[in-house]
Amino acid sequence: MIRLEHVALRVGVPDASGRGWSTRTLLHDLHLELPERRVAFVGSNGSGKSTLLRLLNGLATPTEGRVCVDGLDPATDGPRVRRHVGFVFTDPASQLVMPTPVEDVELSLRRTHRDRRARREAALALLASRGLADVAEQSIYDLSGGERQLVALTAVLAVEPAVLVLDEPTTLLDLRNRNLLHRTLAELPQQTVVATHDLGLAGQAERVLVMDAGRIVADGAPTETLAFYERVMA
Ligand SMILES: Nc1ncnc2c1ncn2[C@@H]1O[C@H](COP(=O)(O)OP(=O)(O)OP(=O)(O)O)[C@@H](O)[C@H]1O
Repeated sequence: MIRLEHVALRVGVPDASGRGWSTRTLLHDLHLELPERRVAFVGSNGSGKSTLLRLLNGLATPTEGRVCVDGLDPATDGPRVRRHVGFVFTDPASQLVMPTPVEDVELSLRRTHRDRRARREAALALLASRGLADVAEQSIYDLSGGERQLVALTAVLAVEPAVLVLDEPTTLLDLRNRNLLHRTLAELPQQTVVATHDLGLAGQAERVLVMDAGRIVADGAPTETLAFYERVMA
């Protein structure tokens, strides 16, 4: 289970004069337990969704309070947390490091598949299972944004993380690939936590939390929270 215990996150920002610094609070005293398998965060631009997600695998550290993911503290258990929590970024280019999709997925499989040939076969099979067989050996730079996003997801899932965190995963996807991603996420066995402006994706969650200015302003079943979001925040 994911738990945030009175978590606050403050950063130093240049003040209006440009000569000094002031403190800005990005997250305010968040106290949450997230046992649900499908959790979604929605909220306006800059409301703090990505910042909150980044706490879950140690990419950001709270200035107050504590985060706990299945008993691990991302602030102190860095490497274990990063194996436990897979993170899919909005921009797949920031996480695809190898020249081709198959090599990127192979990189994820290096711990579980020592034999090179078996590793390549497994990587190709995983890509094929996501409809990416035809682009498996193509240059990463020649893929469309949507294809890159699906490759990034495949590479993260290849590590078999217990928790999958996705930051706006459908931004680059066309309708077909968006629907494919919705179906893919719905079928995953692991806990998924997503931040999204795609209300169709949020609607698939068991629990939706609405963020505003670093606070949770609504929390519950998707029908009520998304109705609140569209009524009050749009
Ligand atoms: N390291 C930082 N220093 C200063 N401000 C930051 C830092 N990181 C994030 N912010 C600010 O915190 C706010 C929340 O950012 P965040 O990326 O979490 O929002 P978001 O809800 O994910 O927005 P979007 O929907 O646009 O992706 C933004 O105003 C951003 O500029």
